Amino acid sequence: MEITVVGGGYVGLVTSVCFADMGHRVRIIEIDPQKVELINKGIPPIYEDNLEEILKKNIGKNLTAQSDYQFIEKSDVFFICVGTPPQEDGSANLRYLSQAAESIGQALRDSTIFQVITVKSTVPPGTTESVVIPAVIKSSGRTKDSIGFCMNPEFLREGRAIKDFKNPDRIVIGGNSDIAIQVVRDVYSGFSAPTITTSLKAAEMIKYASNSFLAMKISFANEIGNLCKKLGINVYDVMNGIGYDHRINPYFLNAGLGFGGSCFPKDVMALIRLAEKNDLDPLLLQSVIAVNEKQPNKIISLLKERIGSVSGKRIAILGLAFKDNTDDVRDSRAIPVIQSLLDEGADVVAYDPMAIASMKIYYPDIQYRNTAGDALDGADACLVLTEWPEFRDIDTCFDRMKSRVIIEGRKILSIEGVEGICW
Ligand SMILES: NC(=O)C1=CN([C@@H]2O[C@H](COP(=O)(O)OP(=O)(O)OC[C@H]3O[C@@H](n4cnc5c(N)ncnc54)[C@H](O)[C@@H]3O)[C@@H](O)[C@H]2O)C=CC1
Ligand SMILES: O=C(O)[C@H]1O[C@H](OP(=O)(O)OP(=O)(O)OC[C@H]2O[C@@H](n3ccc(=O)[nH]c3=O)[C@H](O)[C@@H]2O)[C@H](O)[C@@H](O)[C@@H]1O
Repeated sequence: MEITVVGGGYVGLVTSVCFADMGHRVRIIEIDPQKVELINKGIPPIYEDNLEEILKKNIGKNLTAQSDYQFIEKSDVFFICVGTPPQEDGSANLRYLSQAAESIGQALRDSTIFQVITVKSTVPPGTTESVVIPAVIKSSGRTKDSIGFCMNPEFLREGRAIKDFKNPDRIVIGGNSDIAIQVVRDVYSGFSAPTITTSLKAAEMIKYASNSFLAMKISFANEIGNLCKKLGINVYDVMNGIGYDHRINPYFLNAGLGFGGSCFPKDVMALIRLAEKNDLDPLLLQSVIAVNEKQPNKIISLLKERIGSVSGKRIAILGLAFKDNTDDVRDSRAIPVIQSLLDEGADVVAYDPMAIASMKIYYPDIQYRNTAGDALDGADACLVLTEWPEFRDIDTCFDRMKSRVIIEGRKILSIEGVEGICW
């Protein structure tokens, strides 16, 4: 099929290369010309396992990128994958979405074929109907029945994006007509995952509810973990014990610094704002955020219990990315931790296998090192903030510290004398 993907970021680029790899002809529209140039050269602007390989294999053949909305009038289906970042009050900013919808509509003014416009961005329930459909209909001048609309949320995780995209647990397609839904189903033919078809609004809500539920599991693990810490119990043993119950399952119960990244914090907040706008008091969702906000303070308190004031002390930070296997630091828990250390006069020396360049944008002036060992050299204490597997193999590097105070915010080390924030 002929597919246009609007937005060439994490979701748009991964969606595009995977669809192209399946044999669809894919055109990416990305307003940032630098990203377009890189993509057309076969260089992914973001890091994801396997992405470069699949991009290189398909670019220039059945995959191309451009920054304008030309040559898309014959596309069968469009996937809008632009960002929906939080506004100051936490609600979703739909500006990029409505701009994309308007631009698609303008480009389709003279098309005569039935086309389906699909929202893949995470958007509050009601958005496709209230923002996307009116923008496309107005700017295209076409009738409502000549264009179909779908909402097809994406559930991939950063760092495992290609694998997740190709092997989803389910495919959710909300649509305003059966024909529109069938077109999107056809795009995914070849996937073995169950397909759930539903209304536009329900598809939008499924995405918010999924992310909020996963975030809730993490805050739950952290709340139990904080109590376990006081009682001298290993919360990982406890979560292992509860995870065997298939009604609970063992996933997303890792206690620690809490959830970061560009999605959980933003999506839970957006759902809270949506509930409030509808005169509800979303107590559970508010608590999910409240627990999460407090976890980074715990590592600072524990550090001070161990070494006293941090002022003038050299603190090694291992891990800056919001999770392993990514260079993304958006809403990384490392940010509040580094900020507290700097506020209290610590000398911060940081290492991350991939995210140093991204963190330099937030903190250009802290010291960065190219290896974990170099960051640990002469340190008064070490804080482990990201669950990078390579940290499992650096046991001897800790011998380079001035004093061996090692505190984990993510459970990854298996050496003697390490203390966890809530285990
Ligand atoms: N990052 C992730 O792991 C996941 C993100 N999502 C959702 O997918 C959406 C996109 O997220 P990301 O890919 O992370 O964002 P991103 O910020 O990496 O990419 C969005 C891209 O859209 C481009 N863009 C903005 N306006 C445009 C326009 N009018 N025309 C063409 N391009 C335009 C931007 O330049 C940017 O490159 C968000 O709603 C997010 O919540 C959903 C699942 C996973
Ligand atoms: O909507 C999105 O953008 C995506 O958000 C998350 O994916 P992602 O943010 O990439 O990463 P996760 O693996 O979910 O981790 C998020 C955060 O939670 C933390 N986490 C995760 C799991 C856990 O048990 N404990 C925990 O603290 C991670 O360290 C990380 O900071 C969801 O897992 C995806 O399904 C969803 O598509």
